[in-house]
Amino acid sequence: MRPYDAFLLMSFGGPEKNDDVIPFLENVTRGRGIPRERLAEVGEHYFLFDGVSPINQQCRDLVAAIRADFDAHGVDLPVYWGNRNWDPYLADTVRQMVKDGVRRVVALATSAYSSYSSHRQYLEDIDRARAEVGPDAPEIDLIRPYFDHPGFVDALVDHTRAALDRLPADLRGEARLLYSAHSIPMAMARASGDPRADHGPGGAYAAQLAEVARLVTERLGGGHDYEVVYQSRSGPPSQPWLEPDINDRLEELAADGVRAVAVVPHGFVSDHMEVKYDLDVEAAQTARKLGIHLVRAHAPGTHPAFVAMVRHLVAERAESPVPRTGLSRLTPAGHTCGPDCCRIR
Ligand SMILES: CC1=C(CCC(=O)O)c2cc3nc(cc4[nH]c(cc5[nH]c(cc1n2)c(C)c5CCC(=O)O)c(CCC(=O)O)c4C)C(CCC(=O)O)=C3C
Ligand SMILES: [Fe+2]
Repeated sequence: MRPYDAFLLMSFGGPEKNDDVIPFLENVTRGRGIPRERLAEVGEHYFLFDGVSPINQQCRDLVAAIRADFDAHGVDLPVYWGNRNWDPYLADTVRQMVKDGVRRVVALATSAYSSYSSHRQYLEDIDRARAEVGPDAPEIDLIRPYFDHPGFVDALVDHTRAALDRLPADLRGEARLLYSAHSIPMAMARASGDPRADHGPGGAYAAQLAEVARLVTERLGGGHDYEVVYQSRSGPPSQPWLEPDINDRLEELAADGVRAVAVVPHGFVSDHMEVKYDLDVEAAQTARKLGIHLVRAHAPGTHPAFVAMVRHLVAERAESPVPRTGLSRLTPAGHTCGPDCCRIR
């Protein structure tokens, strides 16, 4: 796939044993002003699972699936993997690429939306890793936010249908769809995407999340009521973040007589810790207390449509800075960001 000679999967990283939990959290939150209590609390989420975040194994599975898909379609690119916050660190992967003679890399982040946390920070970490490795480091082109790609949307549609099938038959038709994404500070949300576009108070991030919720719900048929909710808020209470929180919303929905909910983690790419704890433990407990039947759809993970999307986006990125395959009504996110895109001012 010219002009590239390697593919890179770039992810968040996570600990895989108890002793790694605190050093991992220190890496994630360095210089970010997260209260100590929040860190201790999040540490407990990981300890509940013996310090093992599912995200690294999910990346290994995705790497294997991408390799198999590339092989099956004659895409002759080696597949590398590097993380922002834990081993294998991106800089180590870039060092390995230098040893292997790699010159030009096309990269996909395990994050589908525009915002500082979900896009700009990946670009910054690429720059940092390349600077650390030095002048021999390959060029690395990051693929655009791909929220509106049919491969991402179709994977969510399939997984949501499977989740609805797990509800009691008599409640399925009336189930409310709650599309859940990571909350971010309002200032970060407002600054997400291209600063010249007006995406409303939640910026491109919230607009893209709303668009994917609409696209998935439409494709399901069935006329389900749906809305976007947020999870995993951190930071001081004085700072505004995107709302409503999923647990608060469940309380209100129960009061309104809603009896069944399907949660779709459309803000995420795999069922990592933010999904396993904040949804499967915390939101599930809230729903149980309220007498709501809650099922949770899987994130895209290694769904074949999502894996094939990676190959299509590699080709798209190789050919042009302009994305061509997108379902949304929004201005598509370009492959190359302006200097102010997703930058908090
Ligand atoms: C938008 C977004 C995504 C989705 C896009 C993407 O996937 O990239 C995401 C993913 C993830 N977030 C993760 C973990 C954490 N995020 C934290 C903190 C924060 N996340 C933020 C945003 C996001 N986060 C923000 C604005 C903060 C506040 C601090 C800051 O401004 O940076 C903290 C610190 C403790 C806390 O504050 O909760 C942890 C431990 C893991 C790994 C899970 C695992 O181990 O399986 C994953 C995939
Ligand atoms: Fe996060």
